Amino acid sequence: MDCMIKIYRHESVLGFYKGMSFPIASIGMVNSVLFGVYSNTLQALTSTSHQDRRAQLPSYTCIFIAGCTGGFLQAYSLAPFDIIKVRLQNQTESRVRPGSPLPRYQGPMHCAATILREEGFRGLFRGSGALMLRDTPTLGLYFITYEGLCYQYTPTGQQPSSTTVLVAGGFAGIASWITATPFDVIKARMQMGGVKQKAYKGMLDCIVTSFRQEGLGVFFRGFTINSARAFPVNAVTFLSYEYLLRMWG
Ligand SMILES: C[N+](C)(C)CCCC[C@H](N)C(=O)O
Repeated sequence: MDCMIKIYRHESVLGFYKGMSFPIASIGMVNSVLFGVYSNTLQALTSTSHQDRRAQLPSYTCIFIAGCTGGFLQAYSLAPFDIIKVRLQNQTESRVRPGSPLPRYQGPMHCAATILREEGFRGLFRGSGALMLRDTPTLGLYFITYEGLCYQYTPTGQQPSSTTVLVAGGFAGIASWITATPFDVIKARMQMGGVKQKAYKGMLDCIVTSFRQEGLGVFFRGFTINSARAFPVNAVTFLSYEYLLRMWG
């Protein structure tokens, strides 16, 4: 609440939408990598189509491997867009008034160009190791939760109802965000390395420094807001996925 009030006072309602244009433009592509790789890997592992898998749930190991593969590849397609979002969101100066100095990054394209100029191409992938660790196992868990709940609450052989898909998708989102939060904190700190504070020597240095300075609680920053956001976002994501597969599958 304190964070919300301060953002509103300092940056007005626009502060809540900071850094959103790139994520909105890229989310379709990033999700199609995740869901496309997941579905195709599962198909390759089990030789069954999406429809067949409704009658007989593949093993949780296969679902986990397919989810992790999707998560791994998603992390690398997300990395350059995500670092721009994080850099812009961390730029907390009030909106520019005449005479005040320009912010370091003046928008997403300017931010991308500045990172490329100052930190090189690899700069766009700063923190991508932590992003990969955040997304690989937790997206395995994401699909296990989703498929498991759908299977549990759907009569054999039938398609899950929209309500089942919404609830299973929502819980899948919560399960994966709860487990992803510690690495989400590290990822964001690595991505900000060199901008506001000294750059970390590596992921381990970031984990140890953060723990020493702020204690164990640091790894759960943003936990409540991440989980609250996860339910509606992932309920709608899975409903769209199921509908699109039924229409075109
Ligand atoms: C793995 N981790 C929990 C980090 C992300 C899960 C991605 C699901 C969805 N795009 C979302 O933004 O909630």
